[in-house]
Amino acid sequence: MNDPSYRDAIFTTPLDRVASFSFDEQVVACFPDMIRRSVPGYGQILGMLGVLAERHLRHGGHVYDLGCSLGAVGLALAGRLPPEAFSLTGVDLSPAMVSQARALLAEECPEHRIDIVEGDIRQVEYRPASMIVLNFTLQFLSPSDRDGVIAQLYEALEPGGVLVLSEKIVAADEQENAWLVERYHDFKRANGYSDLEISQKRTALENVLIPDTLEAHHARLTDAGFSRVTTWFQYLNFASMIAFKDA
Ligand SMILES: C[S@@+](CC[C@H](N)C(=O)[O-])C[C@H]1O[C@@H](n2cnc3c(N)ncnc32)[C@H](O)[C@@H]1O
Ligand SMILES: O=C(O)C(=O)C[C@]1(C(=O)O)C=C[C@@H](O)C=C1
Repeated sequence: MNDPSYRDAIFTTPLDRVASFSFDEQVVACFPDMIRRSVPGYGQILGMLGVLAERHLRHGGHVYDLGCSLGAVGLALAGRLPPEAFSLTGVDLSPAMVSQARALLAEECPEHRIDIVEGDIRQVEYRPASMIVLNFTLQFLSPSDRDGVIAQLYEALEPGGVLVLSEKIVAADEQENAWLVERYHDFKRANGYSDLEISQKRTALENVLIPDTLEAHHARLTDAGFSRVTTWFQYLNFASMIAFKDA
């Protein structure tokens, strides 16, 4: 079983060559600690996803959690809503994530109807859904695939459905962006990461995590057909948006 107290020490020692970041066994083993110390507002976003589901999810509706990692979104929803309120499919490409997520969810919320599927979110045949969550996943897709995925998700959503999209973002203004990135590195330092860890992780994420601007996200969602898009959360260079499909 994955031990949530396992500390992320992946980039603590100097590496001759920093390999590209991937969601392998090593990352899975320390993922809860890594994401909590690396994503400003991660816990608050998860907490609010339950509240958003209470408000916007049709009773008994289906939810997709795309790029579900260890199933944190499903766990957050199960913490607020009873089993009859929703069913959920989590999808993730990483076999190591999928097997840990299944074990964790079976232990934590066996009554809830949550399935974890190993697969690529670009290739899923989506069934109608009332709520779709992309919590820090779109950023890992090649930029040329992003419009297509969002268009697919718009089609899958029932009228009145919502898409929640959380992402690391980049600011179009160079000075603003530099300030946000510097303060983000301060945030990581305050959470116990060393300069070496911060710089090696940055190298590992190059060309793997490619952030868009908030404006690009809004434009993509609007172009796909969403009638309204609201940025409901931002903490430094991390943000979460909710997009509404007309009823
Ligand atoms: C930062 S993690 C997501 C965190 C998670 N949503 C949470 O809230 O804890 C990104 C996840 O997306 C998955 N992923 C990346 N590309 C994917 C794809 N094309 N299809 C499915 N999953 C993908 C990775 O394996 C990884 O587990
Ligand atoms: O550590 C960073 O620099 C990040 O961008 C954080 C981030 C993310 O945003 O997804 C990157 C990889 C890990 O999945 C956890 C968090």
